[in-house]
Amino acid sequence: MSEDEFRAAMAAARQQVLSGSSGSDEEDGWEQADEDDDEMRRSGEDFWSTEKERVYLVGVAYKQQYQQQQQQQQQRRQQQQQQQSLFGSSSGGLGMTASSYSPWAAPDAAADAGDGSSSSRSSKRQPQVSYNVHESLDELGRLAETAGLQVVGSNYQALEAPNNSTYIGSGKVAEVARAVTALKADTVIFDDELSPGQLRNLEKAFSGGREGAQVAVADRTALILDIFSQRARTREGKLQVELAQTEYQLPRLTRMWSHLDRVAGGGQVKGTGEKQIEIDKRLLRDKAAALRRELQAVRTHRAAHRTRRQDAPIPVVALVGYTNAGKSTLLNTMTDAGVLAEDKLFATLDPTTRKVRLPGGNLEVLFSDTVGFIQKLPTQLVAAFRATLEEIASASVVLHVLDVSADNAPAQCAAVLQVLEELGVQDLPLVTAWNKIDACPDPAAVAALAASRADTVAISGASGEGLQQLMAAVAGKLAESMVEMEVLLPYSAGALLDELHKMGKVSSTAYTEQGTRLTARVPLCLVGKLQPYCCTADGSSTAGSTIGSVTDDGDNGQLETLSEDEIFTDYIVDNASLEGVAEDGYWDGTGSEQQQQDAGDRSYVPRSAGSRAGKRAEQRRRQQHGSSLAQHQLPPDWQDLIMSGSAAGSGTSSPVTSTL
Ligand SMILES: Nc1nc2c(ncn2[C@@H]2O[C@H](COP(=O)(O)OP(=O)(O)OP(=O)(O)O)[C@@H](O)[C@H]2O)c(=O)[nH]1
Ligand SMILES: [Mg+2]
Repeated sequence: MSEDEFRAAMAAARQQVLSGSSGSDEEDGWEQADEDDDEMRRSGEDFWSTEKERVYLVGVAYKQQYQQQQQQQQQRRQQQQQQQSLFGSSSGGLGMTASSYSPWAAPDAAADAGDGSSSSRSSKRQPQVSYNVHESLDELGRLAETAGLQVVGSNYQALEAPNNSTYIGSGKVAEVARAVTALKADTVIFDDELSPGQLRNLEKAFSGGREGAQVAVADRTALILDIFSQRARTREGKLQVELAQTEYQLPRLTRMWSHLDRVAGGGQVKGTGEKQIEIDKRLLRDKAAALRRELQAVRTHRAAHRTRRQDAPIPVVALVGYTNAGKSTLLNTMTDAGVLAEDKLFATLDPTTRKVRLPGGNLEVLFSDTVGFIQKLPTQLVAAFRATLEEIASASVVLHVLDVSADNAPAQCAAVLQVLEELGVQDLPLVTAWNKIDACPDPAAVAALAASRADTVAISGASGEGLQQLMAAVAGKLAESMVEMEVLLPYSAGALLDELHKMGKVSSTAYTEQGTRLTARVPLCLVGKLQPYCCTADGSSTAGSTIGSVTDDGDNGQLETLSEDEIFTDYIVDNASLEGVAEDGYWDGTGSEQQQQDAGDRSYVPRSAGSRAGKRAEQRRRQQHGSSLAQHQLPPDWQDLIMSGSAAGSGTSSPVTSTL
């Protein structure tokens, strides 16, 4: 048997385990070891010639009752966590903390245990679209491969609730232990976060109850943290991931040290001496504090080297989406950005920004590629996402790239929309790009369905198909979010006048003694710059005071007065000393490829992004423009729709929207 044949046999065996298990809802049925499967596993024993660490995956499909309890606990936990900040003052930025995104941390409730659902981001406003246990395990396998591990098998159990001491039931533990021995697995990875006690008990069980476990046990969180630590490129990114890992390790120290007694005098003189675990916890806490300090220093240093890009504020379009949806490929096709795009989860970690000229005008925008989202994203990683989160919150338009060729596209879509909601950016103007239509069975049907939905464009980021329509949709959204201003520009401000013509839509121009008086709709990023030249109805300047003539057209023509602090103004760019970087912070065509990459990698941060008042005002203002997230949701029966081709004839009253 060749290695390929063996892999195929293993895949078949795995499939058999999964499909065989899914046929029954009876607890006893799940507890039974499947002799045939063990036989299949043993058949490949001659082929252990790889150096990669061998991992075995275990998932759980929760049943109804547990889901409801989880939801209640989740709500309670969220309320508690809103009052605490895991990362203390280092969170800064938008005032968002890890705990603000706590829903990412816990195993999500499943919609329907009957279909083996393992998780979902359930919300009253959203359909119950979830990852089932098979999809979740497949994804865990892809994560393992991304981390450089070799998946040798998987298994799952349907449970009402996880077992407190071993997560899965004792019968299933024994079954997994047999498979682990047969497959010579080094590590067992669970698809949810395990408690320290569960980790310890499972390691013992899989290593024949011996201390000093030879079979390691890990969970999804540890795996994702490991991938991030392998892939983080910038100093800030590395520090953030290290901090997240430290926070993850802290409560799990008991696992490593429970067998040790007191050190130095411990145990002999009662009440004196410090338990080893206490020492280690203190060391880890000190390490976390040092990491926070270092992070702060890196950020302060970076801030000190920034130059405000006063001369060319540019609207930002934030590319968001599930990991592997094709965000980087799309950016590369649009801009020759040269961003790493590969068929791996979390290929991109550090934000990359590139300039794009939209069609039908001179408007230039910055497209910002970001780290992908994933279901059950660990809380600890929110810190690592911070730079990206800031990019999204300060964007003029959010562009959601969705892989519609994926079997679980509805679940991916739901996961991303849920994260956007958790980030509080649901009111930003949103355009959805249904990507990879070339890989769909019936691309024409998918394109027709996209055309019937608001703010949705079907594209292939790889081939470039649909990109013109996508750019037009983005330009349309930007135009919708513009605000109307009346300004009196002195003749000396010719450059600003040019910019206004370039980026805004001028509706009236009059030449006066003091300068050019214009009424125009301008993008948000230009508002702050024009603010000193705002004029009131009688023509007097409002410079230095509130912005009396910024009209929020989202309020149906009502005049909204915003303080200077409440307005998102210009963008700031790191002024790293790079060869080949022009004055305005862009690559000027010289320098190495890496320098070109670095020039584009520097992040743009809205000056008043930290202002809560500014954020509130921004949300108020954008509320009218923003798309309802529910409109962008895919229905659970998406695959049937596109496979049957019925989508093409669905017209404006598509079956998709009617199911929402
Ligand atoms: N068939 C097809 N494949 C695509 C398309 N766009 C991207 N891909 C493939 O999808 C995989 C992931 O693409 P990326 O651009 O790296 O995805 P990403 O969203 O940036 O992923 P992360 O950085 O991991 O979050 C790659 O193998 C791409 O070649 C498309 O339009 N059609
Ligand atoms: Mg990417």
